[in-house]
Amino acid sequence: MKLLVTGANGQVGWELARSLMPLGDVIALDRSRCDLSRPETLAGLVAELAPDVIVNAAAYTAVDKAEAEEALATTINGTAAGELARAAKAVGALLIHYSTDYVFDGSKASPYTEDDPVAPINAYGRSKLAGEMAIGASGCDHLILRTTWVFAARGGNFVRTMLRLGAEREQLRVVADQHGAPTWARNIADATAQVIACAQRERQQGGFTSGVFNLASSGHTTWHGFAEAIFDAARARLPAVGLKVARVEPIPAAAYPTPAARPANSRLAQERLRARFGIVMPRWDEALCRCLDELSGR
Ligand SMILES: NC(=O)C1=CN([C@@H]2O[C@H](COP(=O)(O)OP(=O)(O)OC[C@H]3O[C@@H](n4cnc5c(N)ncnc54)[C@H](OP(=O)(O)O)[C@@H]3O)[C@@H](O)[C@H]2O)C=CC1
Ligand SMILES: Cc1cn([C@H]2C[C@H](O)[C@@H](COP(=O)(O)OP(=O)(O)O[C@H]3O[C@@H](C)C(=O)[C@@H](O)[C@H]3O)O2)c(=O)[nH]c1=O
Repeated sequence: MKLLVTGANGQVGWELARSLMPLGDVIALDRSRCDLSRPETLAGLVAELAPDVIVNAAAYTAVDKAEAEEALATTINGTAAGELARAAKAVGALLIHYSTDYVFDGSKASPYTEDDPVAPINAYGRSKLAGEMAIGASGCDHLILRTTWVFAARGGNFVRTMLRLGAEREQLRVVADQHGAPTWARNIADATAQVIACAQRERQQGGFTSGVFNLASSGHTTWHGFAEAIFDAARARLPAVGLKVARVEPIPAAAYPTPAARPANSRLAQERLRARFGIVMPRWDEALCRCLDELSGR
């Protein structure tokens, strides 16, 4: 099986290169070799490589910056995703694409299912929804995996931001009224490999259907709970970070103004993923400890 991965230097893309290896030949392309801001180049690239599976891990993910760059975010997350989907259809490839909890407005009191109405409240969320819709309209075989609050030992993410700030300051203020499931990029990549193996079997046997699936850690917390867990785990595992932080003050989102609004509820129900692919994701706090172990070189 030939697998094409975009966004090879991202949190998820980086992990995919390893997780997908047992499935076949992985061609992992970074932005310099596959640029989603130039959607018109994608059909030719895909035709030339003729992959069996395309995993699109490239995205514009700068949530606040997207408010001022919505056109660029929409080109990368919307138009280019649609072009990849049309290219996948042309070569008969399966497209795996990642989306986000930020397609929802966060007003629901319980976890979101895949069929709940979407209503993004920021530019990034709108751009990701545009991608979902373009893929759906393409008619290619596809699976859209909606994930949440991604972290990893490398790249830009909340864990690395907290470790940096926690080494600089004695007190931090962190939002305590936004709820979600921090999800380790490695767990996403491993689950993606399972999903692809199962989907390719289904395609060969004629039982495949395209669709949207939630894919996030088990359990949930708030950004404040996540920050406290990061510091607790880091004190035991990463003494070299030299944490100064003594108090993490829980604050409402209204007390932490940002250019982009974030949903209050980012929780995603996992039943559909379990029913179709038999996947139960690890708990977020266990995944955090494993990720920090990796950072510490354990
Ligand atoms: N991060 C998160 O918290 C969440 C992410 N997601 C989704 O999961 C997927 C993977 O995200 P994640 O790995 O966390 O994101 P990252 O921001 O870690 O990685 C995104 C990658 O996309 C690349 N990229 C950006 N612009 C372009 C472009 N024009 N052409 C090609 N590549 C580009 C970046 O390249 P470079 O390294 O050169 O900057 C980067 O390597 C995305 O679809 C994202 O929307 C969903 C929910 C949460
Ligand atoms: C740095 C910091 C952030 N915060 C808050 C702001 C915000 O509400 C929350 C998280 O902020 P971040 O900017 O790190 O996270 P953000 O970029 O919003 O993360 C999102 O990224 C995109 C790509 C997704 O798809 C989402 O699932 C989600 O992971 O933490 C504090 O309260 N205190 C702080 O010191």
